[in-house]
Formats: sequence, structure tokens, C-alpha cells
Amino acid sequence: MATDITGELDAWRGLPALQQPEWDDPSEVAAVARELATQPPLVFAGECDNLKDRLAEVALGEAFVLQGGDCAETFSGSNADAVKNKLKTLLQMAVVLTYAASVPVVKIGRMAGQFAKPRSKPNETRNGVELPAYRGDAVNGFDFDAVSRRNDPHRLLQAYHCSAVTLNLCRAFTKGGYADLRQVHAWNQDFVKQSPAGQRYEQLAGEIDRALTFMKACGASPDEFHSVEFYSSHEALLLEYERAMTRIDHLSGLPYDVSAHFLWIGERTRQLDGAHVDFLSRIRNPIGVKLGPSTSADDALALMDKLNPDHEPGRLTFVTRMGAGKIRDALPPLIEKVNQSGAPVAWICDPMHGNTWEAASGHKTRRLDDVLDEVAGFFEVHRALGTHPGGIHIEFTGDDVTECVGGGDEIVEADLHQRYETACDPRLNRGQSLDLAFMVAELYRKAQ
Ligand SMILES: O=C[C@H](O)[C@H](O)COP(=O)(O)O
Ligand SMILES: C=C(OP(=O)(O)O)C(=O)O
Ligand SMILES: [Mn+2]
Repeated sequence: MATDITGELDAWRGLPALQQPEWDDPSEVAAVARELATQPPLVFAGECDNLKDRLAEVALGEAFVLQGGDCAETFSGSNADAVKNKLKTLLQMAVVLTYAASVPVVKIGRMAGQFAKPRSKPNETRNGVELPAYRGDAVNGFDFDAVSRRNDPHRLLQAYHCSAVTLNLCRAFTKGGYADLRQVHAWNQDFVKQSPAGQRYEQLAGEIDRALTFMKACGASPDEFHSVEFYSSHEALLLEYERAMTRIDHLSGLPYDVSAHFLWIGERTRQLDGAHVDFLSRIRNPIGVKLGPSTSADDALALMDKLNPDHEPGRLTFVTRMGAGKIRDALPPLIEKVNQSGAPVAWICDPMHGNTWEAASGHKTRRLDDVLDEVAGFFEVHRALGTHPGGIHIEFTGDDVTECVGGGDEIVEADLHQRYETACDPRLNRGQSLDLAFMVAELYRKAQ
């Protein structure tokens, strides 16, 4: 039995796999994969099952997903301050949503493994010099020189170790007291406090404080107030890595990719007969697929049939990323067709990837207004169809960067150069993330 499963886990090797790095020496990759396969799991099958249960609640309309983090994590970003700032932002957003929208929030980081990037062009040219594109720290270096841009399979091991460090910090921060609801004010104690969203948050935190004091006086202090359930996720892009991190769970005898709780297939690698769809169809984690504006209703249905043939609630999440100008037309046919099939699905909105453009300065950027408009369109469509807007998937950072324009602390195009630190796509900063959370909470409340 185990032999059969193992064989099936390698079926992707015979299929077209897009966006895989070309490595100089395949035997070096094979040696790294063997070493990865001996490393301890980063997550346990039981935890993945718990997340699947949470996502089943989302599919049923009873909870809301908040998934986010960097576009591309970096090895140098695997440190306590950077991880704490991202978690703090996620916790603040989650509190706004839980309190202001009165909905349980499933918290998933694009963290502890988001080290590989698909690219639209294989090469990058600067001042007449052409080098391979940066494909994430798991593959090559961000610096623009030939040595750094060489694909190095040993980086896969470093990606594993940085994921372990980051996940360990996430587990400690979310279980060790930092995420206690009595810390709601503490999460707001820095630059963000002065921003319009920070001040609005401060008010809400005051209300939560009073509610907690009241509940304590009544004798209630449930565990849920003292720690937070947090899950990790990343795009399952590098199949050698994901395969090496896949283990057969002792209890169920089923394969789980133990590199993260939740894995998703990107917009560029969701071909029905491609390697990524095949591989993810064979692991038992909860999984997602990004759906861009070229997705037909038949494509969505075929992905459902292949990735969740048993219609297991929580197994498959569709992450739509249509763009603000397209979502109102592109999303309804997908939802209608999938719904007609009776398949349970959690629909979540990535309002980032359909709204990227290049500023005159050459910076890749996004307008917060477009992000908000796509989320508003997502809610409108679900409201019109009577379906559940299940969550948001965003790229953000805990730092005060200037990568996206707009927001309460208005960032304009001319500001982009000030703190443009992303290794790939432009991220919302703390203030912009909070602006978004308040808007989503309002939309959610209205939709109820
Ligand atoms: O999320 C990542 C980007 O959208 C993807 O890597 C493509 O970016 P690019 O067009 O800069 O290559
Ligand atoms: C590459 C990404 O998105 P998509 O696959 O939707 O383009 C991403 O999430 O960073
Ligand atoms: Mn991105």
C-alpha cells in the first residue's frame, strides 16, 4: 500500500511542470532532496486536519479567512523582529474583523515557507546586462550579479531551516502569551498608533478591554482569549522541495506535505494536466488554487473534480485574483457553476495580484483603492448570489514600507522610493493593512 502511494506521489515527474528552476547539476538536487526527506516535519498531519475543519466552517459560511504575509519571504527576514511585526499586524487585523464583524477568523500566514516565486520573464535586464530572474531565496539571490542569480539547490535546505525558525517564532508568539487578547493595546504601540487607522484601532481595543473586564468579572476567561490558532502556508511551486517534504502519516497511512499546513497552486501553474495539480491532488493537506481572470467556469469545475472529487468540505479553497475592474463580471459564472455541482468550496479574495502596475519610477506598485474596490466587488458578487464571501488573501508586511500607494497616511507615487523593500511584489504596510481590515469588517457586517 505505502509503495503504491509513494509511486503516485512521483507521477508529476512525467508531466509538464512550469516555473521550475533549471539547476546546473541534477545530482546535486537529488542529494538535497534526499537530505530534506530525512528532516523532521514542520507541521503535523493532525494540525492540517484541524485547519481543514476550520476551512470547512468557512465553506459553510460560518467563519472568515485572513491569509497574508510577504509576497516573497527572505532568509534575512527570518528573525524575531520581522516575524513579530508581521504577526502583530495579522493579529490586529484579525481582532478588527472578529470584533467589528463578529465572525470567527481563521488566521493563516503566507509565512514560514513562502520562499519561491513564479516569474513572468525568465530573465531580467538592467543597463544592458541580462541575468536570470530572481525566483525567491529558495532558488537564487536577489542581488543583481551573476553569482547571486545562479540557481543553487542548497538554498532549498536553507529554506527548510528558515521555515523552521519562522514557524517556531510564530508558534511561540501565538501560544506563549503575546497573542493574549489583553495585549490588544500592546500590538498598537509604535508608528502605527499615530496613523488614522491606528487611532481607530485604539478605540476598538478600548471597547474590547471593557468587554474582557466585564467577562472576567462574570468569571469567564476561556482559553481562546489567551492564545491564537495560527497556520502556515505558501505557494507549492518547487515540486522537488514539496515532494521531499511529503511523508506518510502513521495514523491514517495517507500522504501529507509537512512543509506547511496549507499549500496553494499559483495562477501560472494551475494547468489541469500539469505537474502541480497532479501533485497537490495526492496530498491530504487543505489546499488552494489561485484563479485569475482567464479562468472559465469549466476550468474551475474541472479543478474541483480533480482536487476534491469527494466534495470534502475544507479540502479546496479557491483564491480569486481577478483585478478590481474585472471581478464583478468574472467571478459570478465561476461561483454559479461550482455551486450547481454541489461541491463545497471556500471562496477567498486575493485583491493584490490583479491590481499591479508599474509607476513612472519603475517601482511595481498597487493602489489601496483598487485593492479595496476588488474586495468590495467580491462582497457584492457573493451578496447577489447568496453565497459566502469566505476571506481575504493579501500581501502585507508589519513594517512602515512605501510600496503601495494610498491609505489613511496617503502614500503617493513620489514616496515609493523611500522604503521600497520588497523582494518581489509591493506589500501593504501596517496602516494600509488596518485600513483594509476596517473596510472588510464593515462590508462583512453589512452583508449579514
Ligand atoms: O507574486 C509574484 C508576482 O506576481 C510574480 O512573481 C510575477 O512577477 P513578475 O511579473 O515581476 O515576474
Ligand atoms: C504569484 C502569486 O500569485 P498568483 O499566482 O495569483 O499570480 C503570489 O501569490 O505571490
Ligand atoms: Mn505576489
